[in-house]
Amino acid sequence: MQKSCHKLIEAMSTMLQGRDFAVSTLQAVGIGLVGASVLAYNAVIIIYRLYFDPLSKFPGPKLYAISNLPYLFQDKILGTWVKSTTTIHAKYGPIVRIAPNRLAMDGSIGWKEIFMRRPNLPEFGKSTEFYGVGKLGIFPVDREDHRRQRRAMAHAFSAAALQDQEDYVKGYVDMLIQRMQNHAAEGKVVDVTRWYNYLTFDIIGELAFGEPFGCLKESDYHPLVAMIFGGIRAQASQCEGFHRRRQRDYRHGAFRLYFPHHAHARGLSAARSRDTLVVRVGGRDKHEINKGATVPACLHRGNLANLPTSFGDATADFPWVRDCWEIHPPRLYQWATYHNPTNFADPETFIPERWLPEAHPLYDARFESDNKAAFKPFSAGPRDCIGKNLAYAEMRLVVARLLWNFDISALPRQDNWESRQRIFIVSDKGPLMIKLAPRSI
Ligand code: HEM
Repeated sequence: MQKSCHKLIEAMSTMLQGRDFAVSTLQAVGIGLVGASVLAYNAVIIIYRLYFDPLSKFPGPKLYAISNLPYLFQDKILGTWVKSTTTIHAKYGPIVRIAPNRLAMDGSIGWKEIFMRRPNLPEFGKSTEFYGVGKLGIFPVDREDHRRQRRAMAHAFSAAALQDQEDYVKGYVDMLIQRMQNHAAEGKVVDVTRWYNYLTFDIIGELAFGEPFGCLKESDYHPLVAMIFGGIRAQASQCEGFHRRRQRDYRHGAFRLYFPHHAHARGLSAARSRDTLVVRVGGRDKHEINKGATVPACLHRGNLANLPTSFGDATADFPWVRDCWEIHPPRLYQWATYHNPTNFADPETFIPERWLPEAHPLYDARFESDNKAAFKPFSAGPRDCIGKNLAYAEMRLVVARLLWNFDISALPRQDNWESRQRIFIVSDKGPLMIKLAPRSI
């Protein structure tokens, strides 16, 4: 009996081992098949992207054509993508395929082709990846909605409105200069990036909410502003100050004189019109470019003959600011356009004189062929920046007042300030340490 039991067990175990073997063989075949299908699928995708996709006729690195990863890695992780576009355009020309479904276009053709009104053709949509889908605010909405919002807001940014806002802006610039004078008197080093942030946020807080963020007063970031710069945008709307300001409904800000009335007339509810502006103010910080613009002007100080003397004429030519923008463009690929030697001679060098008219004594013929029309830091067409005049006015005033009051010098090791910067949704400028001395002449 014991013997037959033993035989039975032996027979069963042999059977089971055989079955295990069969199962693992099946598994191996299954995995092999799945692997082969994945490989085949990817091979088909790669071949399609390289040779049959409608974008395949555009030049660009092969790796970028087959995968989103190189673009995404540089754009979302390293923050170096915007700068890489310069080399990519230099190698592949004005239209380059930078990812399977993406083209980059140089501003020399792109402004007209993408941004301007094109008769009988639909408008190019805003990037949903960047702006989100169905979000509030003027940026992502469709043509009709945009038109209504834009008309409603336009009055708050008119020449008349700008004049009304002048005293507010001057007040905050006065405060900045006062603070700088204190620092200069104490021989303190100043991180000018911070101070420009303080200024622009206080101004926009005042104009939009009737209440500054108090950054200049406290010599520090308001928690909301700090969060924005910390990149915690999702949490910014949870901030107490944000809610309180949002509830104010523009009854207190200088924009109130224009905005709600016209918003109503254009068929936007109070809440909608409020959100339009809140999203703008709390959303992206284009104001940041102010910093980039004025700082190099200070550091590369030369001839002061062209400094503006009044706030008013915001659209007047102002080479200091313009040339800074060549170095610090506000949007993706503007960087490439302004660093492209086929658009601008000696594009890496700060030479504000390039913008001067021929009749000017400092005119330099080297820049005669610069493609000045390609320079559109505020974008172009029906969705260009509505705050452009206000922004220019702020910058003119700040640069003029700083250069008038101080001799400015950078501390050692600040030369790589620009190359240190990373650009994600918001450009991360990092500190720029300068010293101010009361102006000697
Ligand atoms: C130096 C400062 C500024 C720069 C470089 C700048 C740049 C730009 C650019 C490039 C756009 C187009 C965005 C796009 O199409 O995706 C834009 C749109 C806009 N900007 Fe500015 N901006 C600045 C300051 C301001 C200020 C101070 C305000 C308001 C207080 C403002 C309000 C707006 C609004 C509302 C839009 C959307 C316009 C529309 O879609 O019709 N900007 N800006």
